[in-house]
Amino acid sequence: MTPPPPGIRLEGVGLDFGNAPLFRGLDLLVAAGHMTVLLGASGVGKTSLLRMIGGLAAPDYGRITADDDLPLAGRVAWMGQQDLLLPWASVLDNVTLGARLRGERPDLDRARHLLGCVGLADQAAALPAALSGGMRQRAALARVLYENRPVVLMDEPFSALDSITRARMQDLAGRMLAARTVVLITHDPLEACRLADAMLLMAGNPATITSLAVPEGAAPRPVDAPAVLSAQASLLRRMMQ
Ligand SMILES: Nc1ncnc2c1ncn2[C@@H]1O[C@H](COP(=O)(O)OP(=O)(O)OP(=O)(O)O)[C@@H](O)[C@H]1O
Repeated sequence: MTPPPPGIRLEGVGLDFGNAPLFRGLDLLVAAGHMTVLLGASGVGKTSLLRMIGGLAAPDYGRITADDDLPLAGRVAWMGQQDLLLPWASVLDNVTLGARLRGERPDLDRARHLLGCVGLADQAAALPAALSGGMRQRAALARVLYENRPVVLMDEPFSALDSITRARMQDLAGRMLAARTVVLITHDPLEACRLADAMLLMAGNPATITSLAVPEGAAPRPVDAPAVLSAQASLLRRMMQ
């Protein structure tokens, strides 16, 4: 039986760049099996925090641990702002890259199925250079879904997509990542209101984190649900303050 995904504890987490603290003393529990959406102005420190949760950088202060007290390493899938597709490998080989690096036999049927889900069924043999920015981002999404990890960290995963494709990919990610521990950074209030089980706003210098109310209903919420639209408006107003 697959163990449940862990929550993630941040205790007294701080990071400095040069002499200036980016944030200090952050305490937070990222809920297990939920989609936590992290919002905040550009440069406030969202990516830096996500990198530390993913083990890509170490905090200067405090600690980040899984709430089941097992190591987080090996349980995290990462989708950064850059798609990090290998330029010399086909889209299909990029999706199965993790498996091949681990010396596993890639599950090509599953990879092709995921490429179909992100609308890239016909691009499996293409090289990344032949794809548009949005198609590359969808290939990166297929790769992160292929990894099938209990913890998924995504930094503006849909930023390059047109609004229709973005809504479709939000639905896909909301469905396929349900019951995993996900932290997703976005600048898009509608995306936050559609996908969040928990919503966090990072603001200030040094930055602090405030928990915001999420709209009623299970995610992914419909784009036109009245609760989503009114929460989106309030959130935008709040972010503009
Ligand atoms: N390696 C680094 N060395 C020095 N400063 C850095 C480094 N990485 C990030 N910073 C600075 O830390 C601050 C926060 O950067 P970060 O990328 O975490 O912000 P962000 O909230 O994710 O921004 P955005 O929404 O634009 O992606 C910025 O002022 C950035 O210049």
